[in-house]
Amino acid sequence: MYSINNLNKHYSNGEISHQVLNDITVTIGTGEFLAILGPSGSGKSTFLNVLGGLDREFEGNVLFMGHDLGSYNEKQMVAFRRENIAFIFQEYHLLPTLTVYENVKVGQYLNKKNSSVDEILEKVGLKEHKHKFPNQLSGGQKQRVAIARALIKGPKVIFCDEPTGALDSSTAKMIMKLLLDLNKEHNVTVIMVTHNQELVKISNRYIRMMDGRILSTIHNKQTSDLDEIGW
Ligand SMILES: Nc1ncnc2c1ncn2[C@@H]1O[C@H](COP(=O)(O)OP(=O)(O)OP(=O)(O)O)[C@@H](O)[C@H]1O
Repeated sequence: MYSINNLNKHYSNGEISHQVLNDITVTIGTGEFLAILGPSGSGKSTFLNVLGGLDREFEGNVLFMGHDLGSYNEKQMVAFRRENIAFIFQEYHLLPTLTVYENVKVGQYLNKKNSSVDEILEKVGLKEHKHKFPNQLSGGQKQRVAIARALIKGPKVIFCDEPTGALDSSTAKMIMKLLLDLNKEHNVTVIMVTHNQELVKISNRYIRMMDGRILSTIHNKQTSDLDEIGW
């Protein structure tokens, strides 16, 4: 799905240049569940933003299904994101004045796919909450709305940046189960930044980053069940 070669990125502040991504070369397969770990400031979010087309300022090659993201202009990048990508963040980024149903419907407008909002809400277990507003929901319910809004686009890749960081352990497990099911049942590629070491056990592969570099890439020959991991 992704072929990344010699990806570099730096920020300049006057005379000082700060290398944030440092010669990253890696491939990511279709249908992978990939975890990315590393200390704060190691470049995880920046890496996600480049792959997801939110950040166009980089050097090197980032190929998505053979297409060079570096060659896209802003308009092509918007189309790329709409057709292929969904993001889920620790903060849910829901629109406060819209109901659950309407928040998910917004995702549908962004892409012309004809999925049913009700079906997606049923899938994430929110059907009976569809007329509520975000401030009437728990954190886990809000994250499920965010996932439903992502799903309705029918993305090929879901990027998750600490998707369960703000949730208690049992709610977090429910959210992870939803992401794992999507990955298995619909072959959606999931690329997830996390600080939770336990989550590497359920991932096909995990990457450790440090100072903008990939320190190690480990394949999980036998992934664990969600029920088997601690939190
Ligand atoms: N807009 C910016 N301008 C300058 N430096 C930036 C900018 N955005 C990020 N950085 C720097 O890039 C580095 C990598 O940041 P990034 O957010 O990718 O790290 P991270 O590994 O995701 O961290 P965390 O786990 O804390 O979210 C950090 O040193 C950060 O200060």
